[in-house]
Amino acid sequence: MKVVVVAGGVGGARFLLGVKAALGLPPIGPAPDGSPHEITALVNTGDDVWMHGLRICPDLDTCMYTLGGGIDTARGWGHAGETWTVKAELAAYGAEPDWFGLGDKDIATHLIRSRMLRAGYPLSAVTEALCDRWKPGVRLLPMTDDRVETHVVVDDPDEEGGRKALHFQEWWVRYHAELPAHSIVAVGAEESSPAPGVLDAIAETDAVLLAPSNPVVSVGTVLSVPGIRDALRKTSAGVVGISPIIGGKPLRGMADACLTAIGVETSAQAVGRHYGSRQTSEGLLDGWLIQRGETADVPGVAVRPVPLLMSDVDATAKMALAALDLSGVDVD
Ligand SMILES: O=c1nc2n(C[C@H](O)[C@H](O)[C@H](O)CO)c3cc(O)ccc3cc-2c(=O)[nH]1
Repeated sequence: MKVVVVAGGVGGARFLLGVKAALGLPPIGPAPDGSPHEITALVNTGDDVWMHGLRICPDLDTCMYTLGGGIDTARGWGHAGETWTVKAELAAYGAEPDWFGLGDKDIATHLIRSRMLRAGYPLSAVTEALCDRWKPGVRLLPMTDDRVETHVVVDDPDEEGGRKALHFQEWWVRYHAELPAHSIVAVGAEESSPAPGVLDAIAETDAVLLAPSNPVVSVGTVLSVPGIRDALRKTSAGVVGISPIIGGKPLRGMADACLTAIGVETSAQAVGRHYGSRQTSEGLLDGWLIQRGETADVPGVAVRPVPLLMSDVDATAKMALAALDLSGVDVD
């Protein structure tokens, strides 16, 4: 069976562990040879950033480390057993930014990636090369090989017009998304195109799952790449989303701050309506999983309440199975 998962970072990576388990694959590490299943993750790259001369791809790395067994599970990002010597040395030089956690082991990933990008390899080829080591057991595709970076417009009294745009990482990491966001812009998205393999994966898949990632800066950014939304609307596969909002708030991260920025209420119903029904002119969804015990009226979309806490891989696998079932595939 072929499954495409639209994913961001931490939530997306955790969900992918469950999708692998749901298909009988080991959650961590490569799929067994000859496995009949193929999972392709379309990963957000809007969080990507150049820092200290290194290209950092948080969501791709979080998926790669999580599925390859290298993630620090407490943080949800970066390496397990990380040290911060280089970060301290950079700070000793007063090198900005000093608010971003660059771990020593993680820097090796960024050095390889930056060297390959500078040698002219596209991000998709770089990701494939890095995955040769980590063997995540799914195909990790960047949404695009082009440069797309999410920026957040916030108040700044010192600026003319009283506002300025911050790179998403600064807003997220330095300011903990506490600065009210007037707008969130995926800079470069309009000029970008889907990375090689993205549109084919969507056309050939048996099911599409929108991971419980941030609907604005993760799933939303993937959908902002021209061609991806249309491909999802056209595919013969069922498209099912998993609500990242439970009990009116996000499980982790600051999806509420992002949803507020785009004028969407922080609720499973509002996010489902934001993605929209595939029966409308713009919408994507055939199905929408919400937390057991909740209700959501999303016209034109089959809503199914199931336990949505990704408390462990088994719980997440059950969510993935429910999503696959709702998409219309029968998982043997
Ligand atoms: O909250 C933080 N998140 C950090 N993240 C996570 C990242 O900012 C977010 O997880 C994603 O961008 C949001 O999905 C990192 C991710 C990387 O791949 C590499 C380094 C970092 C560093 C931090 C950090 O210092 N603080």
